[in-house]
Amino acid sequence: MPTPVIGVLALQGDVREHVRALESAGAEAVTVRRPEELARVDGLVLPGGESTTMWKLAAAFDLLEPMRERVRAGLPAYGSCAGMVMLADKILDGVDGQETVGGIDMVVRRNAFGRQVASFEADLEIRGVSGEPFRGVFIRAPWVESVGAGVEVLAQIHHPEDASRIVAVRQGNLLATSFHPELTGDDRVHRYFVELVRAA
Ligand SMILES: NC(=O)CC[C@H](N)C(=O)O
Repeated sequence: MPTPVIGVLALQGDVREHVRALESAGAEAVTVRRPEELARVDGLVLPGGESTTMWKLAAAFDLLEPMRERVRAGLPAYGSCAGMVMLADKILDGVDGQETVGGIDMVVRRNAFGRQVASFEADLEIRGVSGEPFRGVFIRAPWVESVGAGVEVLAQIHHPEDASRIVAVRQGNLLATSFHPELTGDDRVHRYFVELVRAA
Protein backbone atom coordinates (compact mmCIF):
# COMPACT_ATOMS: atom_id res chain seq x y z
CA MET A 1 0.00 0.00 0.00
CA PRO A 2 1.29 3.53 -0.72
CA THR A 3 0.65 6.04 2.09
CA PRO A 4 -2.41 4.77 3.95
CA VAL A 5 -5.28 7.19 4.47
CA ILE A 6 -6.41 7.07 8.07
CA GLY A 7 -9.55 8.82 9.25
CA VAL A 8 -10.01 10.34 12.67
CA LEU A 9 -13.61 10.41 13.87
CA ALA A 10 -14.01 14.15 14.29
CA LEU A 11 -17.27 14.63 16.17
CA GLN A 12 -15.71 15.31 19.57
CA GLY A 13 -12.44 14.75 21.39
CA ASP A 14 -8.71 15.21 20.79
CA VAL A 15 -8.91 14.93 17.01
CA ARG A 16 -6.04 17.28 16.12
CA GLU A 17 -3.58 15.44 18.35
CA HIS A 18 -4.36 12.15 16.58
CA VAL A 19 -4.07 13.79 13.16
CA ARG A 20 -0.63 15.09 14.11
CA ALA A 21 0.52 11.73 15.52
CA LEU A 22 -0.72 9.84 12.44
CA GLU A 23 1.09 12.23 10.11
CA SER A 24 4.25 11.87 12.16
CA ALA A 25 3.83 8.08 11.87
CA GLY A 26 3.71 8.26 8.06
CA ALA A 27 -0.01 8.18 7.29
CA GLU A 28 -2.24 10.66 5.49
CA ALA A 29 -4.73 11.74 8.14
CA VAL A 30 -8.23 12.96 7.30
CA THR A 31 -11.16 13.91 9.51
CA VAL A 32 -14.37 11.88 9.37
CA ARG A 33 -17.76 13.46 10.05
CA ARG A 34 -19.87 11.95 7.30
CA PRO A 35 -20.51 8.43 5.98
CA GLU A 36 -18.93 9.39 2.60
CA GLU A 37 -15.74 10.32 4.40
CA LEU A 38 -15.76 7.06 6.34
CA ALA A 39 -16.12 5.12 3.09
CA ARG A 40 -12.80 6.49 1.79
CA VAL A 41 -10.43 5.60 4.64
CA ASP A 42 -8.07 2.61 5.00
CA GLY A 43 -8.18 2.84 8.79
CA LEU A 44 -10.04 4.75 11.50
CA VAL A 45 -9.04 6.33 14.80
CA LEU A 46 -11.59 6.93 17.52
CA PRO A 47 -10.08 9.69 19.65
CA GLY A 48 -10.06 10.39 23.36
CA GLY A 49 -12.85 12.56 24.67
CA GLU A 50 -16.18 11.58 26.11
CA SER A 51 -17.69 8.34 24.92
CA THR A 52 -21.28 9.27 25.84
CA THR A 53 -21.10 12.42 23.70
CA MET A 54 -19.25 10.59 20.93
CA TRP A 55 -21.92 7.89 20.86
CA LYS A 56 -24.78 10.44 20.71
CA LEU A 57 -23.11 12.48 17.97
CA ALA A 58 -22.18 9.35 15.99
CA ALA A 59 -25.83 8.31 16.07
CA ALA A 60 -27.01 11.83 15.14
CA PHE A 61 -24.51 12.04 12.24
CA ASP A 62 -25.57 8.60 10.94
CA LEU A 63 -22.12 7.18 11.51
CA LEU A 64 -22.75 4.55 14.17
CA GLU A 65 -24.14 1.84 11.91
CA PRO A 66 -21.70 2.57 9.02
CA MET A 67 -18.78 2.35 11.48
CA ARG A 68 -20.11 -0.98 12.79
CA GLU A 69 -20.42 -2.30 9.25
CA ARG A 70 -16.93 -1.26 8.22
CA VAL A 71 -15.36 -2.62 11.40
CA ARG A 72 -17.23 -5.88 10.92
CA ALA A 73 -15.88 -6.00 7.36
CA GLY A 74 -12.31 -5.73 8.67
CA LEU A 75 -11.51 -2.00 8.69
CA PRO A 76 -8.52 -1.46 11.01
CA ALA A 77 -9.47 0.81 13.88
CA TYR A 78 -7.67 2.23 16.89
CA GLY A 79 -9.38 3.78 19.91
CA SER A 80 -7.71 5.72 22.73
CA CYS A 81 -9.53 6.16 26.04
CA ALA A 82 -13.10 7.16 25.02
CA GLY A 83 -12.21 5.49 21.71
CA MET A 84 -11.43 2.28 23.60
CA VAL A 85 -14.91 2.46 25.13
CA MET A 86 -16.33 2.88 21.62
CA LEU A 87 -14.60 -0.30 20.38
CA ALA A 88 -15.76 -2.47 23.28
CA ASP A 89 -18.44 -5.08 22.69
CA LYS A 90 -19.64 -4.49 26.24
CA ILE A 91 -19.25 -1.60 28.68
CA LEU A 92 -19.78 -1.14 32.40
CA ASP A 93 -20.71 2.16 34.07
CA GLY A 94 -22.02 3.60 30.81
CA VAL A 95 -24.93 6.03 30.86
CA ASP A 96 -28.44 4.68 30.22
CA GLY A 97 -28.72 3.24 26.74
CA GLN A 98 -25.10 4.00 25.85
CA GLU A 99 -24.08 2.14 22.70
CA THR A 100 -20.71 1.43 21.14
CA VAL A 101 -19.33 0.57 17.73
CA GLY A 102 -17.94 -2.62 19.23
CA GLY A 103 -15.67 -5.11 17.51
CA ILE A 104 -13.33 -6.06 20.33
CA ASP A 105 -14.54 -8.94 22.47
CA MET A 106 -13.93 -7.21 25.80
CA VAL A 107 -15.74 -5.67 28.73
CA VAL A 108 -14.55 -2.10 29.40
CA ARG A 109 -15.30 -0.19 32.57
CA ARG A 110 -15.69 3.56 32.04
CA ASN A 111 -13.90 6.01 34.36
CA ALA A 112 -12.49 2.96 36.10
CA PHE A 113 -9.38 4.52 37.62
CA GLY A 114 -11.39 7.63 38.49
CA ARG A 115 -12.46 6.44 41.88
CA GLN A 116 -8.90 6.49 43.19
CA VAL A 117 -7.06 8.83 40.84
CA ALA A 118 -8.74 10.82 38.11
CA SER A 119 -5.57 11.37 36.07
CA PHE A 120 -2.06 10.01 36.28
CA GLU A 121 0.91 8.88 34.20
CA ALA A 122 2.74 5.57 34.26
CA ASP A 123 5.51 3.88 32.30
CA LEU A 124 4.25 0.88 30.36
CA GLU A 125 5.72 -2.07 28.53
CA ILE A 126 3.61 -2.49 25.41
CA ARG A 127 3.92 -5.74 23.52
CA GLY A 128 4.98 -5.02 19.94
CA VAL A 129 6.27 -1.52 20.80
CA SER A 130 10.01 -1.75 21.25
CA GLY A 131 12.55 0.48 22.95
CA GLU A 132 12.06 2.59 26.07
CA PRO A 133 8.93 2.11 28.21
CA PHE A 134 5.97 4.06 26.87
CA ARG A 135 4.69 6.96 28.97
CA GLY A 136 1.00 6.27 29.48
CA VAL A 137 -1.18 9.34 30.08
CA PHE A 138 -4.43 8.34 31.78
CA ILE A 139 -7.30 10.86 32.01
CA ARG A 140 -10.49 9.56 33.61
CA ALA A 141 -9.47 6.41 31.86
CA PRO A 142 -11.32 3.17 31.34
CA TRP A 143 -9.75 -0.20 31.98
CA VAL A 144 -10.44 -3.56 30.38
CA GLU A 145 -12.27 -5.69 32.87
CA SER A 146 -12.13 -8.91 30.85
CA VAL A 147 -11.28 -10.14 27.37
CA GLY A 148 -12.44 -12.99 25.16
CA ALA A 149 -10.14 -15.72 23.84
CA GLY A 150 -9.33 -13.89 20.58
CA VAL A 151 -8.03 -10.77 22.28
CA GLU A 152 -4.32 -10.19 22.80
CA VAL A 153 -3.37 -8.21 25.91
CA LEU A 154 -0.64 -5.72 24.95
CA ALA A 155 -0.17 -3.85 28.22
CA GLN A 156 -1.16 -3.98 31.85
CA ILE A 157 -0.74 -1.58 34.71
CA HIS A 158 -0.24 -2.45 38.32
CA HIS A 159 -2.45 -0.40 40.56
CA PRO A 160 -1.01 0.22 44.04
CA GLU A 161 -4.24 -0.72 45.85
CA ASP A 162 -5.72 -3.05 43.31
CA ALA A 163 -5.09 -5.91 40.92
CA SER A 164 -3.25 -5.54 37.62
CA ARG A 165 -5.43 -3.97 34.97
CA ILE A 166 -5.42 -4.39 31.21
CA VAL A 167 -4.83 -1.06 29.44
CA ALA A 168 -3.98 -2.04 25.85
CA VAL A 169 -5.42 -4.77 23.65
CA ARG A 170 -5.53 -5.95 20.09
CA GLN A 171 -7.98 -8.19 18.31
CA GLY A 172 -7.12 -8.72 14.66
CA ASN A 173 -7.15 -5.28 13.04
CA LEU A 174 -8.55 -3.55 16.09
CA LEU A 175 -6.39 -1.81 18.67
CA ALA A 176 -7.37 0.01 21.86
CA THR A 177 -5.56 1.77 24.69
CA SER A 178 -6.88 3.21 27.97
CA PHE A 179 -4.26 5.94 27.70
CA HIS A 180 -3.52 8.78 25.25
CA PRO A 181 -0.36 8.27 23.13
CA GLU A 182 -1.52 11.23 21.03
CA LEU A 183 -0.77 13.56 23.94
CA THR A 184 2.82 12.46 24.46
CA GLY A 185 4.69 13.33 21.25
CA ASP A 186 5.81 9.67 21.19
CA ASP A 187 4.36 8.24 17.98
CA ARG A 188 5.29 4.56 18.51
CA VAL A 189 1.70 3.42 19.15
CA HIS A 190 0.52 5.31 16.05
CA ARG A 191 3.35 3.71 14.06
CA TYR A 192 2.18 0.32 15.31
CA PHE A 193 -1.32 1.15 14.06
CA VAL A 194 -0.12 2.53 10.71
CA GLU A 195 1.83 -0.72 10.16
CA LEU A 196 -1.31 -2.69 11.01
CA VAL A 197 -3.26 -0.65 8.42
CA ARG A 198 -0.53 -1.21 5.80
CA ALA A 199 -0.61 -4.95 6.44
CA ALA A 200 -4.42 -5.21 6.33
N1 LIG B 1 -9.88 10.88 28.37
C1 LIG B 1 -10.94 10.23 27.95
O1 LIG B 1 -11.08 9.91 26.78
C2 LIG B 1 -11.96 9.97 29.00
C3 LIG B 1 -12.99 8.95 28.61
C4 LIG B 1 -14.31 9.21 29.30
N2 LIG B 1 -14.19 9.04 30.73
C5 LIG B 1 -15.37 8.30 28.71
O2 LIG B 1 -15.92 7.47 29.30
O3 LIG B 1 -15.64 8.40 27.57
